[in-house]
Amino acid sequence: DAPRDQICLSCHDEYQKTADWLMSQTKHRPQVAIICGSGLGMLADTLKCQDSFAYSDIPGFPQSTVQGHAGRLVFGELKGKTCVCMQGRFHMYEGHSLCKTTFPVRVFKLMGVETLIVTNAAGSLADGLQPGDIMVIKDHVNFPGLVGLNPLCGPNDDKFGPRFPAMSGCYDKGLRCVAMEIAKQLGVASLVQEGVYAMVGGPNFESIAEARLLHRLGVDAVGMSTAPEVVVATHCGLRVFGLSLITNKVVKSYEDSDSVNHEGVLEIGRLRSHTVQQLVTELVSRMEINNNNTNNAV
Ligand SMILES: O=P(O)(O)O[C@@H]1C[C@H](O)[C@@H](CO)O1
Ligand code: HPA
Repeated sequence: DAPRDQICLSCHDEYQKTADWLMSQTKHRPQVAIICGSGLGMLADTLKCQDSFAYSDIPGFPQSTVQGHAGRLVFGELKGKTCVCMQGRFHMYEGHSLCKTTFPVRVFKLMGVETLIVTNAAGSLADGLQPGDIMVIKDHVNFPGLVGLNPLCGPNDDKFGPRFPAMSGCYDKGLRCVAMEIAKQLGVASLVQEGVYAMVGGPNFESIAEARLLHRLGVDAVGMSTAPEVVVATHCGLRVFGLSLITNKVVKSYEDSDSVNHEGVLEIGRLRSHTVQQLVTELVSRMEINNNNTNNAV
């Protein structure tokens, strides 16, 4: 059996209670949800007509404990779309159950969100990915999930999705194509490429042997989040787009004296915040919501 604390005991009513509370506090009814990764919380600053709430005030929400994760839920308008932005996400390594780590995704679904944009900071294993680059996530390897640490473990809530959801194509191809087109139009095509993201549990960074194993397995970038949120989002029928800001080269050689730290991760986030903001903003502006017919819409 999955460890008891991983089994999702938040029944439908808990999600609904949180969604109802939020909808009583703001007039915004979001169509797009954005999860901001380490150092990427500034994405929320682009929202207009903001309503924002500290996670500590939101019933059922866990608390963010990681530097670079502000712990605020921000509602607002972005290029004509109503969005909700998580300034700070939850990680398994903080001690949150996977149920709590992914709790906001189902709340967003109940509020009417149709598309989830998930961002993270990640280390590069691929030779062609440098710190400061942006990887559009083509697919993920959910290592914790492969050994049963999965937010869908436990009784399935059929109101959200099937017992055995398919994960092939969970990163929407249409959104990925438009993102690559936007990168060209913004003149940052040289910084942006598609790749495979792997989630490890953390909070330690990888050993050299682990880095070499991941590289051998064909993983392009490694992080400590994102996969659980995407599994739950796919389960309940949200369209998903994900990107990784590459913040460091993962050390793969015993001759290499480099080492990674969280401060360095946050620094790259500050350096690249504008580019990430531009890309996400333009992608949202081109999203087709509720069958509006607009050019280049996806
Ligand atoms: O929250 P994300 O996945 O963006 O942040 C990565 C993983 C760890 O939380 C942190 C380590 O520096 O960066
Ligand atoms: N490994 C795991 N998670 C990360 C890294 C890394 O190198 N960089 C940022 N988040």
